[in-house]
Amino acid sequence: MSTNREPIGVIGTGYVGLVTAAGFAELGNEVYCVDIDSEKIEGLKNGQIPIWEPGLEELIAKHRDRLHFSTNLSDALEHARLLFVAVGTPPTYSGDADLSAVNAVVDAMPPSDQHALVMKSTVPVGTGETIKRVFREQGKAGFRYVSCPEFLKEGSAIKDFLEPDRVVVGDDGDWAGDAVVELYAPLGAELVRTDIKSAEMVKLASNAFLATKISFINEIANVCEETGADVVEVAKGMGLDNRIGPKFLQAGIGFGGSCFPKDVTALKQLAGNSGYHFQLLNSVIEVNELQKRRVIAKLEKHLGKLVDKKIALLGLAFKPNTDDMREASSLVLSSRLQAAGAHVRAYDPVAEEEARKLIRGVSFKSTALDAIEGADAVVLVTEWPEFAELDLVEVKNAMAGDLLVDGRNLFDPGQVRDAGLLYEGVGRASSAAHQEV
Ligand SMILES: NC(=O)c1ccc[n+]([C@@H]2O[C@H](COP(=O)([O-])OP(=O)(O)OC[C@H]3O[C@@H](n4cnc5c(N)ncnc54)[C@H](O)[C@@H]3O)[C@@H](O)[C@H]2O)c1
Ligand SMILES: O=c1ccn([C@@H]2O[C@H](COP(=O)(O)OP(=O)(O)O[C@H]3O[C@H](CO)[C@@H](O)[C@H](O)[C@H]3O)[C@@H](O)[C@H]2O)c(=O)[nH]1
Repeated sequence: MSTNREPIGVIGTGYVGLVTAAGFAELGNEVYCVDIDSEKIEGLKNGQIPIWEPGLEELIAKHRDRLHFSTNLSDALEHARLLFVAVGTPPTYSGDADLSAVNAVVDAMPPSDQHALVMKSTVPVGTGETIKRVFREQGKAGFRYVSCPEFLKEGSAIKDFLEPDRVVVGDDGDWAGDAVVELYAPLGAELVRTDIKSAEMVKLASNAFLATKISFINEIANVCEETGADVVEVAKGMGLDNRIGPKFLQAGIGFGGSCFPKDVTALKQLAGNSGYHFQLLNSVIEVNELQKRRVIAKLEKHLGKLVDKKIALLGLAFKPNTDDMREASSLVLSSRLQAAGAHVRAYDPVAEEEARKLIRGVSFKSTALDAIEGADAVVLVTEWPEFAELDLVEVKNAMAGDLLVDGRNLFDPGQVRDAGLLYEGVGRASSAAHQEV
């Protein structure tokens, strides 16, 4: 890669910060990473990666010489003119984005006409304008500002960084925007260079649209259950239309993660605060909440009251290939099951440590079969590839009961039934009442 690449700063070493840092190091940049979490920074200096993301540890190790970690902002300011901001923007109680970490970064900047903040964090439309005003009020009018939203997905974050569908740069047409465009140029991605507000909206609208697609297919799945159609077939038939596309049409037990739930709510709030009632997003959120709870009804349909029933959860993370438990469907499910009197045991290949921080009263097991042993029902929550490899006859023999609720439509219903199990998917022909008639 180019040896003539400028050093950059990255503020915040969570998912986005570390992937951005490792990604730019791969492109040849020196990267100065800053975080207020001194424990995290100490760990990173010793090669300890605080998140589980395929390929990240290796990439950071590969570029150890180019990656610098510090709790001191001045280290980044001294070496880099572009400071990528990747701090958290979690939801507040009202659902608005909490911008306190972003504001702390803005306040910590010194007056300068040689630096720019490059916003990777997902922020409400208008945040860039506000920050520029604050800079002016604080006597830092020379500080430049660029919006450069991040679209990576957890589990495939490195690939998403290095092979993005597009790079969006929202700026005022100054040196900072040019420098960001140049930084991303080697990736050869489609570039959308626009104004700051539009760039901010691209991010929120993209997440809201994808979440809408998921809630839509989940509602189609629910109607499939009533009518005897199979949502997997329906999604295939729909997805082959180029205008629709096959992605994000997997019906399941709802979307989770650190982004969709919070960003959909944040866009709804943003619209409301601006005087527009975003009706569609209310439904997207409500459908998602109800979708997680439909598992309980499916269990009750076969088991009756769940008091003292042993339920095994396979997978806890909000999706495979991550240990992220933020807004995972397993959180709602495990608490609803326990409220109904069930005994819950669970297994996840990597998320147990994170799950233990958030889930109480669940018995964590070290293999899928340990969790399944003696269970009245098994619920597939997260479609980790290893679950697709399970020997279904072995599963049946290990269970006390015979019900498999496939929350992600991972299994072939015919194979499950051939193993002597009862199958309940999401919107699958075999789970419809009609099948039994
Ligand atoms: N996680 C994703 O997949 C993803 C993808 C795209 C966009 N985003 C957005 O990117 C942002 C970051 O998300 P994340 O998941 O990486 O967050 P995270 O919570 O994993 O990490 C945030 C980091 O910022 C640090 N931090 C907080 N305040 C700071 C300060 N003042 N100075 C320096 N460091 C500070 C925290 O200690 C933490 O390490 C959010 O706005 C999120 O919506 C996330
Ligand atoms: O067809 C689908 C696709 C996804 N999901 C669920 O949707 C959630 C989110 O999945 P995914 O989008 O793959 O993961 P994230 O890492 O949360 O990535 C989303 O959120 C990021 C943060 O903003 C964005 O950068 C990404 O572009 C956007 O895909 C998960 O619970 C999935 O199980 C479904 O139920 N059905």
